[in-house]
Amino acid sequence: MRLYVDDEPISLDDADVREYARTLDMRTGVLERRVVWETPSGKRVRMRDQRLVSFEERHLAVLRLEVVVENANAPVTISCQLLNRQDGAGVYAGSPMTTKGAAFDPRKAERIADRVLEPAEHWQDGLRSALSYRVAASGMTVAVVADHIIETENDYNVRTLIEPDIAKNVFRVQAKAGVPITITKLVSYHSSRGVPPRELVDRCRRSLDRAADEGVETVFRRQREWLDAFWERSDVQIGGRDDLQQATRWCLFQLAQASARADGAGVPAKGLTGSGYSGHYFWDTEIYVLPFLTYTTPRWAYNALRARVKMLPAARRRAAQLNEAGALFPWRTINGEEASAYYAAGTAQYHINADISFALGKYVRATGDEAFLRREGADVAIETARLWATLGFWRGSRLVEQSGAGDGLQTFHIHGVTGPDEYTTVVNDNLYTNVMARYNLRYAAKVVREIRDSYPEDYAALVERTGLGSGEAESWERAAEAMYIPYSESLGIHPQDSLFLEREVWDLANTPADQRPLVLHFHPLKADFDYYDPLTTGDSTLSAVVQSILAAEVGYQDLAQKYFEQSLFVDLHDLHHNAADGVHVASAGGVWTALVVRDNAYIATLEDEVIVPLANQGPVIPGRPTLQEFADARRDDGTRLSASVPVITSAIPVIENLD
Ligand SMILES: OC[C@H]1O[C@H](O[C@H]2O[C@H](CO)[C@@H](O)[C@H](O)[C@H]2O)[C@H](O)[C@@H](O)[C@@H]1O
Repeated sequence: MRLYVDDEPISLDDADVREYARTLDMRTGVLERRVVWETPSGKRVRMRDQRLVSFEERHLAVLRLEVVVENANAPVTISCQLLNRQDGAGVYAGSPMTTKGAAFDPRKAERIADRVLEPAEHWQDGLRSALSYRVAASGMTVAVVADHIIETENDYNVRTLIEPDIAKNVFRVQAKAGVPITITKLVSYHSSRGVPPRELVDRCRRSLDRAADEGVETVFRRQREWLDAFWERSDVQIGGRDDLQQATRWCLFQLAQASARADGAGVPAKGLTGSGYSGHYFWDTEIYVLPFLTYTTPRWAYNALRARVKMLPAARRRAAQLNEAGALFPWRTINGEEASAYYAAGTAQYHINADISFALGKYVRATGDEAFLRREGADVAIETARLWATLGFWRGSRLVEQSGAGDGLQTFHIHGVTGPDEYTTVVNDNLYTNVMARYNLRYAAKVVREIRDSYPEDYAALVERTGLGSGEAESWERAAEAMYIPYSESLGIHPQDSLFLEREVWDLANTPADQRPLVLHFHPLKADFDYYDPLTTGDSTLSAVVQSILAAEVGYQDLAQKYFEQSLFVDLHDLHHNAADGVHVASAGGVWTALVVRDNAYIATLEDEVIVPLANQGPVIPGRPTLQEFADARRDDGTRLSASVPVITSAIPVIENLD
């Protein structure tokens, strides 16, 4: 919605702005801007615009602009537009192509030179405009329809324009001093993998008709009610530090925006806030976001997991392409097909399989939704376990003979993978991958056994769907028990992979005695933390939250605070200088995890108290364990749980095999 007074546009870059405030109200779900602008001829224009993207009506957005020229009569024009910025020409086009020679940044969405959206139906009917398209490459379809409502006692007329890439509803108002003008624009979007554009236009019309019947105020009221309920079950209250409190709520709000209406799709790394990573989903969803969803709104976690279930056919094809059994989920994707351009920092991150099974296990454990597991979740656990069984291999090992692990003769290894450290690609026996694969194998075996023993009909259906063979589950358990977990006796740490310590020599001679990693006086992970923390670049915003949790766990409160605040403010303070590409959703999820992790000693040092409703209000779902009760529970794969929430590290006792 563009505003002109005396045919001059308001351009905030050089306008004489006397008052300005932009507010995101996280209780009402409305973004509001208030501006007082003085035109070169001295006319004082007060404007307030509001934007709401409905949580409840997935296809609806409302924009409202109120304008009043306070001290004079003036011609005021408000031009409401729908623009195809991707393909539209001239002044309406989107941002220019990246300048030649600029370094390629895989986090930014690339701009496509050819036409992307082929126009389909477009029309104007009174103050209602419609544009629709078919995506040239994929055949997907999209439609947008907008309604416009004007309220004013001033005289006005309306001009409209409709073309394939633009629709305009232009309100020309003879504004009298002090007489307000309010324009409300209701917009509906629908998209599909292939439904004809005309059908989508009809869906948009229905969404708008319903909003018109109920009234715009109802849309605003419902948004508020929806958020009241969200905060009731999700808020974390921090006493004594308003800055931390506000930023925490901002993170939780981002998580809601990214996940609440993802419905059958995944949760993109940037949510819906920017074009960074082209809308792709990664392990961010399962490891960083699902803990929050599982414990606050299990339905959203379920939806995200179902999105993975729907990707199983593509994941099976991908595994077959790579000559492996089972399924391999894509490292980055939208529709289930692998979208990584670079194998080493993409597909080679096989750990995505285990990340998904891990999140599935946590979800079922916390919610008790075992019916989902039997209906379709088990297929994910089974197919991912199968991949590890063929990707990995058995090898003789003296170490294991001594420790008595496995069958006493051999260890199970996984070679040629990339772990979460994407700077050290395609390695052998990556610690994170092996630990997570071990979980995946055990969990799949446990699920199969439980269904086999207690639900014979479901078991028969599962065998039918997956071709599960007798003895398969037992073979996974054997591989899990013999999983090779890299460990350096001399340093007392877990090397990141089998050759990691050969990359750099530890300068023991110049390391003060109390800082030697061998000194394992405190926490079993302290030596690991001491070793890895200085080596961690923190280039990824996924790092700081994990470092914060671990620092607190091993006793470094200052570091815990530093890393926590880095995560909390990564976007609000634009600490990575790329907030314009979109919000770091995984970091926002990690902030919640850091706050609720049991006995987070740093959090405990905050002035007053941290209140996590879930922890204090009793079971999320009657009969299921609370966050606190998870503390001394046993893990899904039968071993002991060391922390209350499913964070990457503390929930997995990585040294378990060496005890
Ligand atoms: O920055 C370039 C790299 O971006 C991806 O990795 C990082 O972002 C992902 C999405 O948030 C996250 O899942 C991953 O852990 C981060 O390291 C991508 O996977 C890389 O291929 C790419 O080089």
